[in-house]
Amino acid sequence: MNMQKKSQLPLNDGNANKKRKALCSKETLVKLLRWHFGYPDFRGMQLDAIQAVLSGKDCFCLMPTGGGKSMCFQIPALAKSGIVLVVCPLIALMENQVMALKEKGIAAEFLSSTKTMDAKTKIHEDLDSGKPSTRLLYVTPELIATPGFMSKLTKVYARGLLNLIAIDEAHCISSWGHDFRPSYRKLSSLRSHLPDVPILALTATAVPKVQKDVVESLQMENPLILKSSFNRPNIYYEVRYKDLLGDVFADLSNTLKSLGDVCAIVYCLERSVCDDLAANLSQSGISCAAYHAGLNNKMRTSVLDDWISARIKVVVATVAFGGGVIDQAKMLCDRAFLVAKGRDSMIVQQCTIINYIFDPLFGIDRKDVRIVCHFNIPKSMESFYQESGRAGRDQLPSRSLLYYGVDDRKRMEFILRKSGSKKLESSGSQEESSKTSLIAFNQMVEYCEGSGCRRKRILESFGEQVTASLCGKTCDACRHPNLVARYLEDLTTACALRQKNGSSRVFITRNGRYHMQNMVSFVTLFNKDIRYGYKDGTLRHLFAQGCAFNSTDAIDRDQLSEFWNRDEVASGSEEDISDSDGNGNEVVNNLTRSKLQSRLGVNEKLAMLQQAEENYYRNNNTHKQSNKVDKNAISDSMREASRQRLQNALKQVQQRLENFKYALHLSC
Ligand SMILES: Nc1ncnc2c1ncn2[C@@H]1O[C@H](COP(=O)(O)OP(=O)(O)OP(=O)(O)O)[C@@H](O)[C@H]1O
Repeated sequence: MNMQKKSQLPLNDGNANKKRKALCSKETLVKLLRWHFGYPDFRGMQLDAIQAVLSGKDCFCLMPTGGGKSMCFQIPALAKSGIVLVVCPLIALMENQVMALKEKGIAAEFLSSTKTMDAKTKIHEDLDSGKPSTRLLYVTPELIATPGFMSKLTKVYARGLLNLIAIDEAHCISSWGHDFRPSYRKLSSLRSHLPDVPILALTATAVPKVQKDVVESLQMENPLILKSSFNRPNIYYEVRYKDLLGDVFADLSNTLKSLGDVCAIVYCLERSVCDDLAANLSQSGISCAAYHAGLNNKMRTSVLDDWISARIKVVVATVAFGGGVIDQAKMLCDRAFLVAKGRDSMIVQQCTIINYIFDPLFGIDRKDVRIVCHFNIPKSMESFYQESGRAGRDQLPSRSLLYYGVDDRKRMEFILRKSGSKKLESSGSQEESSKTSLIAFNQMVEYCEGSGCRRKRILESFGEQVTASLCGKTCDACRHPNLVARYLEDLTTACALRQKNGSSRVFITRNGRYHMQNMVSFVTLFNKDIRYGYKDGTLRHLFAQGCAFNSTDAIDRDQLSEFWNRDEVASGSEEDISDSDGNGNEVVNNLTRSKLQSRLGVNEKLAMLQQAEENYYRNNNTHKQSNKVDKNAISDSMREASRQRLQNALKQVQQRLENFKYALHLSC
């Protein structure tokens, strides 16, 4: 490891009481900051937190993502001889931080099961010595709960060598925190065993209940409460409405392209969408890869590695919602692998296990992410804030773009209700848990469906009072209020129409194609299905998902029927290509058969598509001659779009095959 040896600043000699005042002076602390970290000055409330704990006070410190929380305990560790104990939720994170500190010549260690017996013995010997060289000792809450380690700490404390206990990601203590971790609760014993040691609780979770819970659980005494604003002035917030966009994928792709060669993250809810998006973006010429727990270890590590080192620009990640233990373990392997490879400078020093569940990219310190896109609505404002907060950690102008769809909203509500009912089995508090999640989610829906300032909504959800001028037109609602108001009106109309027309999706473009008098306009949507848009704003599906394109998945009729609007079929709408003369169904049947029996080439599938289309027009032609030119135009664009779609799908399959070969090769 590249250990950069740096001498200590001669600031202390162990007589802390005498020198306390001097140690707490801004001048001294800034000197330490510059000497060890090379930063010119403290950020936000760092100095207040550092001075509080150095003067023996408890402190609760709320700072946004990337705010520089670690510095609040790292500087105190350098200001005084003795030990600062850091409680950290994740071994990989501890490794990360310790490695970064060691590279700066700072004596930091961590204790975990991953250490060899020899290494552990050395650390314990150092702790037992009257003058330990270790300045920062990172441990997990589980270790603190063991009687053996607590008795060791008590001895260090008795010798007056324990200066501070820092609880990183302190919201894990609270069941109101989005990533509650039961073992954190046991930290309540710290105060009774080590009564005079100041406690510093650090978190980026701003829910007031969490703060109260943390302060009470840790038995903090009259703590200094420091709350930084959660405002991220360098991020421009925007929402786009899937139900009003003709082709969400094209919109995303064009947006990314328009930004040029910049680093980006796209979050989505499901692995399959993640894979599809990544494949399609790649085909559109965007340097991009998928990242989720469904990939094997080496693939994921290699994707992360490529992204961190800027070999790929865009990473499409799942928010791994509901990811199981195995998923988390896989993610942790990646992190350990990267840490082992010594990519420390590129990896952030902090992360929580639960954030792997919600945000697999949490802890990856790419400061220059210029845009974070949410392809699906996140489950809460907190998640959204964390994820969108990956943008612009270098403080330069960046963007958060959320694609909101009514279907997505319904799906998320369903998931949250489901996860509530799962918790019932274990905790008996289904209703409570489900309600809390749904309330939290509702804030997110309001963020999307509300017309007011987005920034204000984010900050108010964290309990911040916000002036009207704060945003300064750095969100779409403030910059283009009329446009956003019109979208929201359109969305309401679209929803009403959908309700009226059963399950049909409504297609309304921003340029008003919804009002076109053409009977049929063709649209392709990203999600592997082809749909016809109608003058009444409804869409009918011609092909079921995967039926025409995916040559590997088995498909059955039930799966197909999910993508047809049965009500419309029953009503026998004369405009329904799927129903009017059976051609639509016939095509589907043919394609399904062809899928099961033999794999047709693109040209044959296109021929079928065209045949169905021509039959449709022939049968409905008599009274619509006047529209012929329009229809021909539509027909051409339809053919072209279908051709494109099929070719893309084939490429996608090829890419998957390549991926599979690569995975096979690696596992061999
Ligand atoms: N005073 C400072 N001046 C400049 N950079 C700083 C300062 N303090 C911390 N930083 C840098 O800011 C980055 C974020 O710091 P840190 O990882 O401690 O943030 P955090 O609040 O823990 O964020 P997260 O919750 O996302 O992990 C780090 O690269 C750190 O070195």
